[in-house]
Amino acid sequence: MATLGANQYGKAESRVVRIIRDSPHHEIVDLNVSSSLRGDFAGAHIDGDQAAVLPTDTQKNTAFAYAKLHGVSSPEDYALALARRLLEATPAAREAEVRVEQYAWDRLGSHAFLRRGGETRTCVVTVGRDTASVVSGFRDLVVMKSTDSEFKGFLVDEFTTLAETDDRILATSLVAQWRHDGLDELDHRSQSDHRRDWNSSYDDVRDVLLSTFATTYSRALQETLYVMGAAVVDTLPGIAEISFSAPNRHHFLVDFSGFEVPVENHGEVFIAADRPYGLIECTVLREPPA
Ligand SMILES: O=c1[nH]c(=O)c2[nH]c(=O)[nH]c2[nH]1
Repeated sequence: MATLGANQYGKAESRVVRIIRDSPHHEIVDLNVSSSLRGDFAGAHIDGDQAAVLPTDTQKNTAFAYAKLHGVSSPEDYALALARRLLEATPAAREAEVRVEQYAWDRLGSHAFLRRGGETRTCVVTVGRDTASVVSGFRDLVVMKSTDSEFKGFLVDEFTTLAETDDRILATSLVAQWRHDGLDELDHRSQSDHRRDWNSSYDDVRDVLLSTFATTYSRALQETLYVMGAAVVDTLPGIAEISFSAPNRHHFLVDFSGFEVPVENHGEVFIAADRPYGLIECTVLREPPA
């Protein structure tokens, strides 16, 4: 006869983003939270009886609510508070386990951040008998603005449900590739290009992109990419064009309105969705194409 062995259940990988915005100098906490309850849940497995089961949906809601109600001074402190709450709310549970992964962000400005870990630098060079082309770039440069981003005035049809917003999180994992010009024949023939410091050039492009992202109000990711690209081709003479591929990493304000206890959410707790995502791509050129 079949017997139920070890079992547990919970909600895995709630992407909890907490913005502390008491001053213009925002702080962000970015977590991946998983909870599991272990105890006497045989009824759910064997009899289809859910009476002892605190839904995983409730566990997820609690993870988001506690980011506001308890706060996240550290992942450990937050996880302890959440685990205690889940245990208290579920009499059949013997123990609650909460796992937290925290993503670190470095500050770019008062409300702009760069995910720590760093991008991957890339290049593609093509050398012909008389020509050489160099395309430099990176992928996975993850940036976020916690305010100074809106999206409104868009085309609406009978399937549109998106609400206009004056204040949202803007985040992307940027892929950029830029083409160098002025690689003249002399450089090509001499087999080396002593006048170019490719490492400084890379740092210059990266610095211009990040500072422009941090300081420019965004009316759409499309506009932000264009302004970032324009800053590169307008200020760095060796760069003829730059192309971007930017997934819009959507952050949705968590709706706490259905709770029995009132919990306010003034742009403080977001769910970071991984898919689907908007994908915004564009090229910015110094000169109009010939
Ligand atoms: O910056 C944005 N551009 C869009 O085209 C778009 N579409 C959407 O749903 N959200 C956004 N955000």
